[in-house]
Amino acid sequence: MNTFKTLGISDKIIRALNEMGFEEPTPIQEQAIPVLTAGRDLIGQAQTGTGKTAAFGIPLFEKIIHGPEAVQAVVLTPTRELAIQVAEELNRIGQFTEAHALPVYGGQDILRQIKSLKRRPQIIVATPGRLMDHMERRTIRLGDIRTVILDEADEMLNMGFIDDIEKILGATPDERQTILFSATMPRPIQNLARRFLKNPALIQIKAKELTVPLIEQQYIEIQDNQKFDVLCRLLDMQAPELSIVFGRTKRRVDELAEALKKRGYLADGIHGDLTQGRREIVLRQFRKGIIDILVATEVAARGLDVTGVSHIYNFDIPQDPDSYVHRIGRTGRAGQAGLALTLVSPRELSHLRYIEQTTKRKIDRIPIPTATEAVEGQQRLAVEKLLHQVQAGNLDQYKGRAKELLASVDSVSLLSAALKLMTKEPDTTPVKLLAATPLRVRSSGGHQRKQPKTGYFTPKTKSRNKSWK
Ligand SMILES: Nc1ncnc2c1ncn2[C@@H]1O[C@H](COP(=O)(O)OP(=O)(O)OP(=O)(O)O)[C@@H](O)[C@H]1O
Ligand SMILES: [Mg+2]
Repeated sequence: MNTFKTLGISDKIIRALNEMGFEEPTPIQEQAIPVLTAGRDLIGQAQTGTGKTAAFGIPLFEKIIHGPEAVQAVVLTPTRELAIQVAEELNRIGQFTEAHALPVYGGQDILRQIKSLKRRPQIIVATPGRLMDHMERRTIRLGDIRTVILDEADEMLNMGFIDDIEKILGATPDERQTILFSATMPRPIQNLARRFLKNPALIQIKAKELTVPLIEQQYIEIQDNQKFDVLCRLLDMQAPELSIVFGRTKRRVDELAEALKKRGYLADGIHGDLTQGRREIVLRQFRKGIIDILVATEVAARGLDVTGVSHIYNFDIPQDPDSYVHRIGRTGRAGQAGLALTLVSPRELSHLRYIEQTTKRKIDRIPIPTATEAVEGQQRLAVEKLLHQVQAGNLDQYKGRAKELLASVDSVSLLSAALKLMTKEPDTTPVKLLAATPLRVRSSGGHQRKQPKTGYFTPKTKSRNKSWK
């Protein structure tokens, strides 16, 4: 088994990786790093949350020359939040080197970006549209680019960025190294690769399933108008550390976030119609746990890495299997466990089956939780908290008062009252959600086909490193 050292990583970077808590390379890192340091083009596919960012990020810093202070590498990402996150991860990896990465994305003051560009970042992490703006203004020149990385390339194609990507690649030198990374590899990516990559290595760390085994997957069959009450029950019973609730449309996300807030949950919504400032505030609050439920459209499905996300709720079933894989991949990251639960209306059941077939993983049906079960779940949590506190001790300050109380009230009533106070009783504040817009399957999705053609590469390379989950 390789270590970062045997992969030839320099000490400055190993020191940073140690600080980040990376002890050994993940399988995709182990296989991609040697190929990338050798300068080859690469198509890399590995399950969600398995460290693809560092797989391209580590070799990037190894290759940066500190001579001409020009932009030497560009990473393209489909969303602004991902640009920010990837730049942060790169800057952690490169913290002891001379090089740094700058995120450049739409919705942020362009003059401020131009000012940051004066600090001469060697790596730019950008959304395609904003990078094009800078190219037109000549505030970013791509003439010295040696490496281009397309993270989540298929999503950039879905979003209609193909022309921008072509122009960006066209503005970079032909000798550049081009790298493509995603958890899923639908067919249009193969076409893109054929056109822009030179004799690429294909590395796929693919287990039998597209999704990470550590993510438990369940669904509940339910009518649309019952979904919200059931979501609240699930949240009460399961008490996720952090959770993401995915809705189909922006309007749906707004309504859901409002409805959850009305019932006393610490929730907020994120989608593409909010101002960039607002999007960043919401995400920051979620990362800090100031809110613990993030209600989101597809904008949060790709690449987002937030520690502590224990539950994913698909309030609406995703459009296609890829979207499902990426959405639920926001949990179960870096070896952590997670639960993904999808609410499915009877009409959408065939679509769920199609997702199962494509991801090669059964999604378990669970019954609709009853209101009584929700209350029981809550009580169980209160008891757990109480017992935990008993174990933790440090109760001397309270014992005198407890004895006084026990002299006048019987112990069962007393404890019941304490539990009642600690239990979040179901909140039935009436809320109104408009009916869901019906599921529209992309024409290329093909879920009507009997034998779905998935368009995925067949796996050639199996994970060699079983110790990294
Ligand atoms: N070698 C490692 N050891 C421990 N943790 C790691 C290692 N490499 C990456 N991580 C951590 O694992 C998490 C997931 O990594 P990353 O975001 O790169 O996943 P990904 O494969 O790009 O997932 P996605 O397909 O969802 O974009 C991050 O928090 C990252 O810091
Ligand atoms: Mg990623």
